[in-house]
Amino acid sequence: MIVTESLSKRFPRVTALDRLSVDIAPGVTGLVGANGAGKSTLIKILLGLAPATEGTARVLGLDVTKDGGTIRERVGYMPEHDCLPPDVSATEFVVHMARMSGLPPTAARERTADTLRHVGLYEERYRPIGGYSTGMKQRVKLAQALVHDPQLVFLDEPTNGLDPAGRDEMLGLIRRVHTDFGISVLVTSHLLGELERTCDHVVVIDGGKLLRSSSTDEFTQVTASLAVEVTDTDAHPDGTEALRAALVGAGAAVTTGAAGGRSLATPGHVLYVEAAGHQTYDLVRDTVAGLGLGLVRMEQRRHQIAEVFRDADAAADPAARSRANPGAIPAQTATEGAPSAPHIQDGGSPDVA
Ligand SMILES: Nc1ncnc2c1ncn2[C@@H]1O[C@H](COP(=O)(O)OP(=O)(O)OP(=O)(O)O)[C@@H](O)[C@H]1O
Repeated sequence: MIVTESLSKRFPRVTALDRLSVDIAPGVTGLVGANGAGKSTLIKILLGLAPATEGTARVLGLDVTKDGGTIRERVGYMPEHDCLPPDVSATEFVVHMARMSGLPPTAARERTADTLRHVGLYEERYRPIGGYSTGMKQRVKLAQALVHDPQLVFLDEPTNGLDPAGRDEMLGLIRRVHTDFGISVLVTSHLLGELERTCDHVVVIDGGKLLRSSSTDEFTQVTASLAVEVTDTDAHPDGTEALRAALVGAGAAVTTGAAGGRSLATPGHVLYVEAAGHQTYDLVRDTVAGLGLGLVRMEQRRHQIAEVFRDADAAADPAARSRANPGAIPAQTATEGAPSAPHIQDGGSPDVA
């Protein structure tokens, strides 16, 4: 869908993109990077709205330098910043955008009604946009990107300014853009956690350079450790600590902590046990039973994308681990080879234990 080769964009004082080569397949792809990483610049080049300094880029097989007009007919674009006219209604605005995209009047009105319904705007679509909440404005921006039934949409920071519930709703809508309509999506964010739950593939850039491009499954692959949660009992008021001590006594490698666990439990109530084959499962089961604790869960845990960078950082600089703020990945300069932590937040994923 999108192929760039050694794409660079240099402004007089800043290199926004630095020899970026990526190949993005159909599906939902997250483009993640901190503020200033070059995400919006890449989108503008891909739409043929800004020239690259060097390198090449093709979108849907079309050359961005020559075929910008055709690309914009086939690709929807939701810009990052507020760009909506306050004095017109969502319906008027989206019909206008549909007409600008070449739809005849009747089709433009029908598509507008369908698209606004899809994004969850109902009676309020007849009110002036100036009175809308941030979430409603983001929905109007999404609707105008979809109204001409594009093959691909570029969504630039669609969850900006939304509260956690609003973010979840927007992410659900984005996922449905692909599953319900077959439209491929390139969505940018500086929040790793939200892309993990929405995207099939994630491209990470920092300082205009590619850090990593992989499927979400590769990022979040199953690790060789078990997450174990137990109940407390009268005999063991801190069941987790009793289990930890017993497992360590039996020779297992055990850590406690929040990183990456998917649980409603508080951080100290999850144990991570290094799995050395099926006997580790038996050891945990027998130890829990021997202590008379209730086993809430025992599962292979998955990495979260943020951990890939946190671990790479810690390997490069052991002090980084202790400096790491659990909510934000530490700042590092990109190095060749191993992925290094961009200045990205993990997004406070609600399912992080
Ligand atoms: N027209 C411009 N003139 C000069 N510098 C620019 C211009 N547009 C972008 N930049 C710079 O290029 C770098 C990348 O900007 P870009 O907007 O692409 O980043 P981004 O990843 O989209 O971040 P954000 O989400 O904050 O917009 C930044 O340092 C920015 O200041």
